[in-house]
Amino acid sequence: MPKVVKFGGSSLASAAQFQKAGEIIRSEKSRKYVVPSAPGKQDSKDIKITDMLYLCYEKASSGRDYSEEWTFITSRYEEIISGLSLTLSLAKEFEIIRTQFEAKAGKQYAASRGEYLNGLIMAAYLDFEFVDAAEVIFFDREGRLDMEMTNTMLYERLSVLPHAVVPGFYGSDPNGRIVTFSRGGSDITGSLVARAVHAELYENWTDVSGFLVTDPRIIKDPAVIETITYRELRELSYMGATVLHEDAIFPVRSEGIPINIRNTNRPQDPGTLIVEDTCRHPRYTITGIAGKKGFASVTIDKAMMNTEVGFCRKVLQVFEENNVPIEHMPSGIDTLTVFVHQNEFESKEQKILAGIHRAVSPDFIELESDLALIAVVGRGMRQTRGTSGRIFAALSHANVNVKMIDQGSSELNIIIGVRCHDFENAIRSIYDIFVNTQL
Ligand SMILES: Nc1ncnc2c1ncn2[C@@H]1O[C@H](COP(=O)(O)OP(=O)(O)O)[C@@H](O)[C@H]1O
Ligand SMILES: N[C@@H](CC(=O)OP(=O)(O)O)C(=O)O
Repeated sequence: MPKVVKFGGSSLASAAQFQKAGEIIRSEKSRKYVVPSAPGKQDSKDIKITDMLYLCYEKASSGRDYSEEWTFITSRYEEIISGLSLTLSLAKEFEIIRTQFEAKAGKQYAASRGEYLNGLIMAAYLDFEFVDAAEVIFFDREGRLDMEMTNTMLYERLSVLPHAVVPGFYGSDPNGRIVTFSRGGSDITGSLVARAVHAELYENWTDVSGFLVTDPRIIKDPAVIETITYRELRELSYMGATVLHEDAIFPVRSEGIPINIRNTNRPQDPGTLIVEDTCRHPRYTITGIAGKKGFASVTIDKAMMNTEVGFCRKVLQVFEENNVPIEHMPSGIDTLTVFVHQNEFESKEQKILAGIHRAVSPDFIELESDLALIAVVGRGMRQTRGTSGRIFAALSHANVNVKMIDQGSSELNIIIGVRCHDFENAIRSIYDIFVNTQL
């Protein structure tokens, strides 16, 4: 059975990175289907080609001078081509793209060209067939992925090819217009390809040696998670662990295909295996910690609210009518708190407050902003008593004021609300108690 290998932007940012990817692909015959991203950052000060394409398109489509951005983009591809000593010329493609930019072909078309061009280079470098994602990945008129049509077309095209490169991140709609996934979406393409070809494994090659217990930008060299379940990963991805796009899990999950996160710069490392379920005990009580900033809370206080039938529904209806999604909703006897994304709530807050007053006549409502949510996730928590107690102890020791704690009914995760300015400190203290001291 074949393997599908997706290489992230950091793995394909230069000719040297392409060479590492090439060696990895050639070292195993089963690595038959390759999904490349657009060139990413070569160092922390660099700019991703995708970001530059958005910028370039904005200028080109509004009639401004875009030569600086254009040169940045084209010279990056030319450097890669000459660094790999390929005879390939992208001159024709560049000309088409330039014309399309000026003809206002759309932001999504613009962004997709990063993967398209990198795919052409990868196919030439490996001598694999190039399959344009616009011909095999389909979206409906509303921009939603058409999973069945995509699966059928991918299977039809790929099953007859010994090797192929399918660029990540985009597809097309019924009018033939290019549609992209949300940022980081090449991971989804990889997952769709893996599902369609019945891959034995979906390898996702990046710049870290697997899924780490927490964000390496907060903790230096965090421990690597050896094995994680799809459910645990989903919780962590949703809460901001960006290594894999949250929607990349569904296609492979439905086929029971494991995902292996690997490091292009350290191919000798085994990385993280993401599986349906496992008997293996996790190394620590918790599997991972992730979090996001930018939340606001609405606390509704009313004596005896718990006896009022329909109270929660009426409150939730106000948010629904204002089209504001709800993130969490912990409740007490006389209080109910609703967590929302601050940017989705701010412009509608007064309307929502008035709506809640009308709907449930609360004693008072309190708003708080600049909050962060942290998810502590782990299948091992179910068997271990006192996990929340340890989290509380760690946070109080670190002087972090806990605004909310909510244990999911699956006992797979505990969500903690803190102030934004306590976010990093809170993550460090939880990591410390479970991983460093292993109390
Ligand atoms: N829990 C985590 N484990 C690993 N990496 C994480 C985690 N949380 C955040 N990251 C960040 O995700 C990055 C990898 O994702 P991404 O930048 O999308 O890679 P790629 O360009 O290969 O697709 C890492 O470099 C790291 O900074
Ligand atoms: N290039 C796109 C899609 C993608 O998945 O990229 P990466 O694999 O580098 O996260 C982006 O930057 O969003």
